[in-house]
Amino acid sequence: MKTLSATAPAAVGPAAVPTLQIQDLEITAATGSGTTTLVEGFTLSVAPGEIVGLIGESGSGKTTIARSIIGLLDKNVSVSGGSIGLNGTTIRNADENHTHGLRGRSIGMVFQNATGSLDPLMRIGTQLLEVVRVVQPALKKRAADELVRTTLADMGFADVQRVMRSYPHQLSGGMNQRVAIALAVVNRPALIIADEATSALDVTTQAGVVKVLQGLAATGISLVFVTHDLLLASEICDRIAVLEKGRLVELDNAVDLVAHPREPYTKALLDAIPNPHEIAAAAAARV
Ligand SMILES: Nc1ncnc2c1ncn2[C@@H]1O[C@H](COP(=O)(O)OP(=O)(O)OP(=O)(O)O)[C@@H](O)[C@H]1O
Repeated sequence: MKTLSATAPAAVGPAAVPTLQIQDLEITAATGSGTTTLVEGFTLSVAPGEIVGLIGESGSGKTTIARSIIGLLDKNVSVSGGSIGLNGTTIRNADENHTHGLRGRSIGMVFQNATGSLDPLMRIGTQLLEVVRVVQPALKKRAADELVRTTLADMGFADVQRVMRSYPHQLSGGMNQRVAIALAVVNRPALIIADEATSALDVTTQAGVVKVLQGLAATGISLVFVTHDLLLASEICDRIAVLEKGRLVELDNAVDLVAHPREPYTKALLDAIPNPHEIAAAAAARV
């Protein structure tokens, strides 16, 4: 196995504090028959503005790691070892499994089913304003309104007014997904976790959402991009972490990982793609 890099890419500079620093993370679940280890010895850091993909087959622990960062683990699941740090401060370890109110403030999360995370009975504009009010209570109404409008425009909506007046059922799935991202980023968090955030979208809509996420990273927001889609990860991510049975088996920059996978497990993931030439071409196009 190659030496795993736990640090940010060289371009960021050695002095830069990583947005996210996961160190030797262990996550366990209490089950009827005892305790099961779901994640073991997982170490990863994400630099400001960096997009890191979490890849692995179903059940490899991607969602468990993503949820542990934001404190959304199931009741019977907990961080039992190691630590998670945000901007240089430990936010979670074996003694501390609470959220510290970071959700929506410092960390935003986007799930696969956006419509499920929206309130069906509330207009989009009201939902966004409410999220701003909770996190930034001192912000004046006019400034909050402006922040919501700017955020929706950043998500690629041309008619912001119409979107704000709409209820979720009046928008398409792709539009709701962009609204969900707007909800996650409206308070300008340091980190966004996107868990299969584009998986349910058609290719064209997916491309639009990916563009939005890349635009956010360009402003310095860090992104953990959870997906089973290695082709998509190779297009969007700076680095990719490959998980197998709760352990990190390979971590490399996206181009090298798909061009020269070192681990048999990564090779098998690549081999499972119908047209591996497509993935190599997509990765090469980013260089
Ligand atoms: N609450 C729980 N109790 C016990 N085991 C759990 C619990 N939640 C998840 N697991 C187990 O943890 C492992 C990792 O699951 P996880 O959902 O993180 O994988 P994943 O890589 O995100 O999979 P998928 O791509 O299918 O979403 C699986 O074996 C799963 O069965």
